[in-house]
Amino acid sequence: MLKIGVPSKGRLMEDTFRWFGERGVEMQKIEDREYAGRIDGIDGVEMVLLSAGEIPRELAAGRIHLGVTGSDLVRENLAAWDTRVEPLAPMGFGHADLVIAVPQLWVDVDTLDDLDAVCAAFRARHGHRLRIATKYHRLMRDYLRQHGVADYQLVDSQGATEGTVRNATAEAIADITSTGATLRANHLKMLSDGPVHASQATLFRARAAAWDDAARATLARLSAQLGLA
Ligand SMILES: Nc1ncnc2c1ncn2[C@@H]1O[C@H](COP(=O)(O)OP(=O)(O)OP(=O)(O)O)[C@@H](O)[C@H]1O
Ligand SMILES: O=P(O)(O)OC[C@H]1O[C@H](OP(=O)(O)OP(=O)(O)O)[C@H](O)[C@@H]1O
Repeated sequence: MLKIGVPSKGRLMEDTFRWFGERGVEMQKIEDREYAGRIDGIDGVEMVLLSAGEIPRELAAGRIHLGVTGSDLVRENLAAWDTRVEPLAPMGFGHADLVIAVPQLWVDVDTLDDLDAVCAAFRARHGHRLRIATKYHRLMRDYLRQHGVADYQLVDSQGATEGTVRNATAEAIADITSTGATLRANHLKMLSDGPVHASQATLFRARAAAWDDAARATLARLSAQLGLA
């Protein structure tokens, strides 16, 4: 059996079911068993319902052959992600941008270069590094290193990240935004350089899964049915 991991709840699950359904593969949750699902329209494929956040790890371990999750979650959770999984198809939903945001009151800060300058001045004045609250540690460290920003510290925030500035536990934040409403409500503005990562739901293939002849043949049939290149 070829195992495919799909998000177990919410919009991501519904949009995943719709995406496959439009391509002749019907997915549904089995009502009385919370995390079991059934899949019709293709033989040899078994569906596993998982938290979107766990799917990258399951792919990397090869416990599922395919998985649907946000491209941000794969990059954040897997070191050298592209050696562990192969993106097969961007799915056109679950769009969200990982952005860096600062207080709207910082009128002189518009770009990452401006933030870099503030970081240096902040350290000189306060004796500690400017704090950026986020749950996206790997993505932020890589991005800031690539752009030559070093005088900062990440503080962990697993939720309500935009509130950390108001609560004075961070000076800036890095989080997912879609409408921008949460940033505005917390008097924050994103940097104008563009997102750290533009995320969307993506179908991934696990490089480490058991790709025996049967699994490869099933993937070929599924790819043809889904219209993948
Ligand atoms: N407005 C949004 N807020 C949060 N995540 C969003 C948003 N829009 C799209 N996403 C994407 O949804 C995915 C996260 O989904 P979800 O929160 O269901 O995952 P999860 O971590 O498994 O959830 P939970 O921890 O609550 O079980 C990420 O890839 C994220 O980029
Ligand atoms: O740009 P917007 O449309 O306002 O959306 C962005 C917000 O949505 C997400 O939070 P969510 O409610 O999913 O909770 P979480 O932070 O606990 O993941 C995200 O972390 C932002 O806070």
